[in-house]
Amino acid sequence: MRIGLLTSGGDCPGLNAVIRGAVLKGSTIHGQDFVGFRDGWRGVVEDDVVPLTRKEIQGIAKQGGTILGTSRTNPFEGNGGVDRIRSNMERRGIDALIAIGGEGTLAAAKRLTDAGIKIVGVPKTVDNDLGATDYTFGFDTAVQIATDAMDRLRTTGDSHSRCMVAEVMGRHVGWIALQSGMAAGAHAILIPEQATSLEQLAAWVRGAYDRGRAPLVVVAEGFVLDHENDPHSERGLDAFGRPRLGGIGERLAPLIEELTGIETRATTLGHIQRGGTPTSYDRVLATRFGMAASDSVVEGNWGRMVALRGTDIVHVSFEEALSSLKTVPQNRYDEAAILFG
Ligand SMILES: Nc1ncnc2c1ncn2[C@@H]1O[C@H](COP(=O)(O)OP(=O)(O)O)[C@@H](O)[C@H]1O
Ligand SMILES: O=P(O)(O)OC[C@H]1O[C@](O)(COP(=O)(O)O)[C@@H](O)[C@@H]1O
Ligand SMILES: [Mg+2]
Repeated sequence: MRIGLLTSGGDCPGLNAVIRGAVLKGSTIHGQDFVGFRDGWRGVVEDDVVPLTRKEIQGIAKQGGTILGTSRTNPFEGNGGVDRIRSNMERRGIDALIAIGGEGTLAAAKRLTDAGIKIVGVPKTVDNDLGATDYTFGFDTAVQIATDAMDRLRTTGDSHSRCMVAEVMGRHVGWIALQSGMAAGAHAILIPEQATSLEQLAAWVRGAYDRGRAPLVVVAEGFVLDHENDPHSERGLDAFGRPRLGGIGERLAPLIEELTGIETRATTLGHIQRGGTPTSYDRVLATRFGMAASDSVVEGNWGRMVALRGTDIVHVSFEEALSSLKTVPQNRYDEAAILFG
């Protein structure tokens, strides 16, 4: 059986470990052979294919990014569509696809599966926002990178007795902020799930400062102030027409300074959170997902995604995978908030 592999949506550490896991198990155990599509759905639509043998995947589990490239191309737009994809696959003798991506990629994969294309999915998100899986690779690495950055912000904050604001990714969920903020001992964590007033934020900052601490505020890019309706966006739209988030940290810093009189600096961690070497946890999870995806093709699990439940790899339908955004529950926020201020 010949399988086409693609990585789509925002990249994250661990994508290469998935590719390696699938190719190694598929070729040695199941007699499958693989090709890679370049840049997500773009490669599928435009028939841009690269070989994917054991040689290409040697030593890549520890490499960040994706050797296949990625994009936010919509497979139904431009020259795309089901017929084009089907004929590209037939011409190359490709029987099935393994699509590695987040909720956007899986939404596209679902439409293609409904039209008869054989696809299995592997979840990918640094944001940890897919409800159908306990975790995906990339998230642990992003949290570790953010935590390391905050440890550094704290030492320079201490030296200058400044308030430091660290902005992290996460789109519409606050998982990276919650986990890295707790790990770094933040004095306030601002997440999209919990609208907060400037007065409350200023009280936490002032409280920490009055105890002789340099306040650390962690803010998720999707955070919304209690008197506003939408997350801060000043960078236009992404390839799929959604507002690009980011910039709320820079906006909050002068407001904090104005309300508290404490000198404040903001740092946006941005794409550093998605770059570089995956943690060992992410490498192992990604490798297991890749191996399970190869099994899934043998089992004909079309329209289903591999997922983590506890320590087990299970399968869920694309429909289930797309049905719930995993937000930070109130009890996890309340638990963290006990330590604010
Ligand atoms: N409902 C949809 N139907 C078809 N294509 C979609 C749909 N949602 C997203 N996509 C495509 O999948 C791409 C990847 O989705 P995106 O949300 O950017 O990344 P991720 O897969 O990581 O969530 C999008 O840029 C878009 O072109
Ligand atoms: O890479 P871009 O286009 O700047 O996108 C940034 C967005 O991608 C993410 O890193 C991951 O989002 P996806 O999982 O949907 O790809 C978000 O946290 C962030 O808002
Ligand atoms: Mg997405």
